[in-house]
Amino acid sequence: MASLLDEVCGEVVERRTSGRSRTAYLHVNFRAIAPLNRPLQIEARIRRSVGRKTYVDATIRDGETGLRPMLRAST
Ligand SMILES: CCCCCCCCCCCCCC(=O)SCCNC(=O)CCNC(=O)[C@H](O)C(C)(C)COP(=O)(O)OP(=O)(O)OC[C@H]1O[C@@H](n2cnc3c(N)ncnc32)[C@H](O)[C@@H]1OP(=O)(O)O
Repeated sequence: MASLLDEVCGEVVERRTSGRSRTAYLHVNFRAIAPLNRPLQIEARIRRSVGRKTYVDATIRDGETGLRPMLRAST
């Protein structure tokens, strides 16, 4: 799950900024158990950019209910 969040955050940065990027830190809150064999909904958005640094927030929710996030990440 953490790798998935890292990947999605990295992809958002790759798409929204010029040049290559790499993760400096990844903070993940595991707030609820993620279900197996169910679709997941993953959202990532850029919180702010300062110079060459980009801060990203991401969540994973149950893809069917879309209810409160099971995981939250910031990079
Ligand atoms: C269709 C399109 C598809 C595209 C698909 C694309 C998919 C992409 C998917 C991608 C998936 C992506 C998955 C992956 O990416 S996977 C790769 C995982 N990441 C790495 O391997 C990074 C390894 N580390 C480094 O390269 C260096 O340590 C970095 C570059 C991070 C820093 O370098 P360095 O150590 O030489 O430091 P600096 O002197 O240049 O410092 C620069 C600034 O950064 C600040 N700082 C440093 N460390 C941290 C930290 N831990 N937390 C907070 N801040 C930190 C530092 O204070 C300074 O701030 P300021 O003083 O300037 O304010």
